Amino acid sequence: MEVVIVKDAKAGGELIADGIAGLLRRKPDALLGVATGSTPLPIYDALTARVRDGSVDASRARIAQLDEYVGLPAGHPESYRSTVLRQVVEPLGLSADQFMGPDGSAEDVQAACEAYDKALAEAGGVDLQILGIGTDGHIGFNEPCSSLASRTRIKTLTEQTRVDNARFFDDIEQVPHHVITQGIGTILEARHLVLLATGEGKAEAVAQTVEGPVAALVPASALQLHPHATVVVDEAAASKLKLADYFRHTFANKPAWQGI
Ligand SMILES: N[C@@H]1[C@@H](O)[C@H](O)[C@@H](COP(=O)(O)O)O[C@@H]1O
Repeated sequence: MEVVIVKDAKAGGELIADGIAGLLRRKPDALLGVATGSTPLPIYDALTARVRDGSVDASRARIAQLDEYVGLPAGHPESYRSTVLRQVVEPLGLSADQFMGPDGSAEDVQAACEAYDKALAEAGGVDLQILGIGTDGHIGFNEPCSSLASRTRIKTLTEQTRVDNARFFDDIEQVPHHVITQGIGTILEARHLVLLATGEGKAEAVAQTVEGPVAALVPASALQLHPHATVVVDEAAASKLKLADYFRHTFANKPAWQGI
């Protein structure tokens, strides 16, 4: 696992956009897995700016959703489908047929989950998966004690996650209790995992993810099992890392051609 400590969220967004730009040069039709939440927005802003100034060609890129609320009416502005269309697909100038996600309004949720895992595999698998992290260490919507081998499935949100996400809704009662999320096993199949965490509120979860044991209690710690995982953190989110100086030294001395 590579840990990169950056000055702030904007620098994190630029660094990860560099990584995506490199991927798209090597593989123009790469499948990019995207997360929602506030944290990845600087990545999408940086990437969009490069597409608009012509330095990155994302016209053949494909976008895959990480998770979804269950039961929101189709087209609800806070469904993750709507959010990803608004924050990623449209700004990058892509069409809806370059985008895939699980169906959160399916009558048979289990079948929708299995269909999404199958669709991801048939699309050739995710090349680069962007991840955020919950305050409790969740990735996607894999709450603590999710199986490290889990596949895409329905989960029940913790009260803490509903409270954290209530800011996107008029009131907490509107935050669904159930979600569909790529499983941890599904996420680990992506070729490159890139987790961005910013702010003091993520410092404890980051420390446990990077320096704690691999444990279902901290779902993001599963990144330790992946051969190519990059954790990008700002100074505040890095504040509880014991090996912060080592991580700084390693990245400062990394040959630039290696990228993330
Ligand atoms: N399902 C999403 C996660 O993918 C995201 O990482 C998390 C943190 O969001 P934020 O980046 O806003 O803190 O929120 C939700 O739970």
